[in-house]
Amino acid sequence: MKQTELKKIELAVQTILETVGEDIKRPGLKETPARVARMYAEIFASVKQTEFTDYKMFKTDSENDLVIVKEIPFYSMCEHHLLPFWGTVSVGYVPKAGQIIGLSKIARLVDYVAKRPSVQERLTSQIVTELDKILRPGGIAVEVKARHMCMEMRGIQKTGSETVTAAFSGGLKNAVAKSEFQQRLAL
Ligand SMILES: Nc1nc2c(ncn2[C@@H]2O[C@H](COP(=O)(O)OP(=O)(O)OP(=O)(O)O)[C@@H](O)[C@H]2O)c(=O)[nH]1
Ligand SMILES: [Zn+2]
Repeated sequence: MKQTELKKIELAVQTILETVGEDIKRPGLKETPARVARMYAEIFASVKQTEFTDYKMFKTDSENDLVIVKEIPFYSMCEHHLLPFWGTVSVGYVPKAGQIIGLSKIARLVDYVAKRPSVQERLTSQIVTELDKILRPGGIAVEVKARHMCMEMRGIQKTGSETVTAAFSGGLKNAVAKSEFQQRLAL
């Protein structure tokens, strides 16, 4: 993010702090607006990225069934309140013609999708869409489990409730494949 953009966030944070009645000159808050600006640059790093390109494909000569990467941790920000929602993403895919993806790249893709304001349902389907572009025409299954700070520390204040979302594409859309994915996640 450019210095001018960081400065804009800094001023906005200053305004918020002043408006809620804080003394922005007190030592504990002196650096806070600049710190928050750097933090937003980090946690919203994907907003200005238009494409996920950081992946590698490999060719294997083995026949592989469903490949599952379970419980990749993620942190994102709810677009309604700008509070964190966080949890895990589990991804399943069926390699086509021996084409597999580097495992760490699935986790990088999760970060790419998470580092922006979002809602859990969209985060879930975006992971499917992005993986589909890379792995097409194999099937994709994604399950996301998350807790939402906007439901816990404010508003309805229900601590510990977990939201589970799922999205599927291609060969993993049919009921048998979906249930195999879900059964294997439960193991
Ligand atoms: N479906 C979905 N809803 C979300 C997500 N994150 C936050 N929300 C909901 O977005 C809704 C926003 O509702 P509003 O009535 O506009 O906002 P609000 O007055 O702050 O609502 P409360 O949270 O009920 O106090 C709330 O019901 C949140 O729980 C998400 O990832 N998915
Ligand atoms: Zn929210």
